[in-house]
Amino acid sequence: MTDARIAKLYGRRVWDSRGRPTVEVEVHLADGAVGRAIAPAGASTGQGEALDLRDGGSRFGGLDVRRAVGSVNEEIAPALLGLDAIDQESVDRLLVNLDGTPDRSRLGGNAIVATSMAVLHAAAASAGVPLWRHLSGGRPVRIPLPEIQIFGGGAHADRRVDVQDFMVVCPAARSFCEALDWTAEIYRAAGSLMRKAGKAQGVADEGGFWPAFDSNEEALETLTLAIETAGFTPATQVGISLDIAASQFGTGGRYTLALDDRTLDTAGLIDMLGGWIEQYPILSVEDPVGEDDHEGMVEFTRRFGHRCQVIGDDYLVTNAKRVEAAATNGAANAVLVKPNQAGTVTEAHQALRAGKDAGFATIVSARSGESEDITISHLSVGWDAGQLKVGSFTRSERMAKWNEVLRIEEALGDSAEFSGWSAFTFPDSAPSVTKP
Ligand SMILES: C=C(OP(=O)(O)O)C(=O)O
Ligand SMILES: [Mg+2]
Repeated sequence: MTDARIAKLYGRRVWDSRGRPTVEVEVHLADGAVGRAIAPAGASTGQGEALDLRDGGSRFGGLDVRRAVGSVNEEIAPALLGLDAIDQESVDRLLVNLDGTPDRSRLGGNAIVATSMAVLHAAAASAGVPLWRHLSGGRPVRIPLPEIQIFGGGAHADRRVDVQDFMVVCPAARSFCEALDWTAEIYRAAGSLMRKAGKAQGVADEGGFWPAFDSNEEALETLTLAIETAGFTPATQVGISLDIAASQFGTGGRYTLALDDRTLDTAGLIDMLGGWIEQYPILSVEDPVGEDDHEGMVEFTRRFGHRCQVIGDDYLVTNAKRVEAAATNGAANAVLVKPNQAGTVTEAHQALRAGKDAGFATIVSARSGESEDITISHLSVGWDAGQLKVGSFTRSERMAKWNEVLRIEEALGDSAEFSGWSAFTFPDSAPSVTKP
């Protein structure tokens, strides 16, 4: 007999992949099932995100989380005892009401999201099924298309290049396993091209190479060459996905690309990105303009949304209402879904559902500060997101998530359907147009 009432819940302080303390929550149910989850942390955060509670002061740059762990043990645990873990919506509603602030700053977004995800894990354990299956509720799912970083920049690499993520996607691969194989070859090719040119300087926060390029465009040239050197056909087999993260280098419609020594207005930035889309095999662009630049998002989507995925991350902050507004205004055609940006599992799911209802593509995403936590691998499959963005190879907090998807694909066996081209919703991504 399962009894999924919460019997014990507590927080502990653990460490993330940037050497910063973070919050882990462990939930024990009456039937003995256990769930555990760790809060991630962003560096290029959007303005409307749930806020982490950090201690301030001099210890670890003010980033310690003893107060957030205290929130879990002193306020959240007593409030949640006895609740049914299967009823995720009620648990999350209680967490939101208990906090009482719009940005989760009282108890801490880190305390709340770790609790919400730990309860989810406990519910799946109680049901005796893998988390992705618990989430899917028997509905058909696809294995996501991975977006994998090859070069890191922006806030993840001391602004060595202005653009934050240079990633590859392999929509023509036949399986997730094959997509990882292809990307590994491209990663290796990029590394050897960079070493030969004296341009590799280690790895950035998400495991992509920390580049010593002389311009942002040199990254695009090198990445395209790496795709070809690894033996793949750009655009029809393998595409480039960019996270411009433009809020990091501009607000109010003025953007300064420090590496290129250029300052552009919104129209200039859109023209420059349009030039890149013409010249390189770019299939996806995230946050092309600043999060405050609504007209810029609308204009970029109007000009390129038929041939390119346009993702709102900082712009949409995993918020269902913002997704609905963006759909009405034509201000994106895809939404990035980060559970800690929304605050709880339920709110993240609502944003993803809003995206699907609007015909947007949906991408579950990690943060730049991560851990061995693999919750998002399961969310991406169980919610049938179509895409998963996690960073790169070479860092185990990323590989933990990619490897978990490999296990899920293996468990599904012959019934595993890889999303491939179906991950995209922009009109020109129809396989007849883009496949060889
Ligand atoms: C993952 C990202 O970075 P961060 O976690 O730093 O917001 C992103 O911007 O998509
Ligand atoms: Mg982003």
